[in-house]
Amino acid sequence: MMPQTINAKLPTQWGEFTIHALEKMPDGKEHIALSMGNIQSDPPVLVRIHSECLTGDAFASLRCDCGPQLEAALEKIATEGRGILVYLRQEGRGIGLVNKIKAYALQDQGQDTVEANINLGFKADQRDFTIAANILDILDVKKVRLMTNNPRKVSALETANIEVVERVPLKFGRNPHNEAYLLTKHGKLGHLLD
Ligand SMILES: Nc1nc2c(ncn2[C@@H]2O[C@H](COP(=O)(O)OP(=O)(O)OP(=O)(O)O)[C@@H](O)[C@H]2O)c(=O)[nH]1
Ligand SMILES: [Zn+2]
Repeated sequence: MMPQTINAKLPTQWGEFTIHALEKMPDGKEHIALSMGNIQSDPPVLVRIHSECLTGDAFASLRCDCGPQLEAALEKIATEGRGILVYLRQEGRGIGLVNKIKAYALQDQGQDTVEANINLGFKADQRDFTIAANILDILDVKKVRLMTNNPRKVSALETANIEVVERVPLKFGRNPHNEAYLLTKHGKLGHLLD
């Protein structure tokens, strides 16, 4: 089945975005992209690939850095007047919401974010970023400036023939509750954080 896109206006506190709802995607999930300005033209467009995190995005959880990263990305796009936020439905690095809460419970007992995933029978990170490349293809975007600290996102796009002309670090939302979590991302998952 061919993917389908439904577009509508989405006014936000940062300005007016277009919301693109994508259905009939290869993984069967309903993904979302928010765009602002003319995204197809030159120069390469500012892009954020954000993984769903209900606790951080909606409940302002301090266990991770997702909420502040989401807001900072939308604000940066709005400041440039041009860009795309791809919102991937890959909650909990792809293990799902309930499993992420199970991982949190193990972390409450002293495990780190990677050990908890492994003990639940998952890989440290179950996400597949090729779906983000599919979405950029559908939006007819070929060259991007990617806001991320995760080198895996850069290589996944390049493997899928989306050129990443620049990696823009996105370091927001550090707090005493997520200090250990960020250290583990840096030490075990390869995120470029200092
Ligand atoms: N399994 C699991 N997932 C988590 C945990 N904390 C946050 N997440 C999920 O991790 C995803 C965000 O990934 P991160 O590793 O924080 O960052 P990233 O997307 O790889 O990298 P950046 O582009 O630099 O933000 C979201 O889907 C969150 O729901 C956790 O302790 N366990
Ligand atoms: Zn989060």
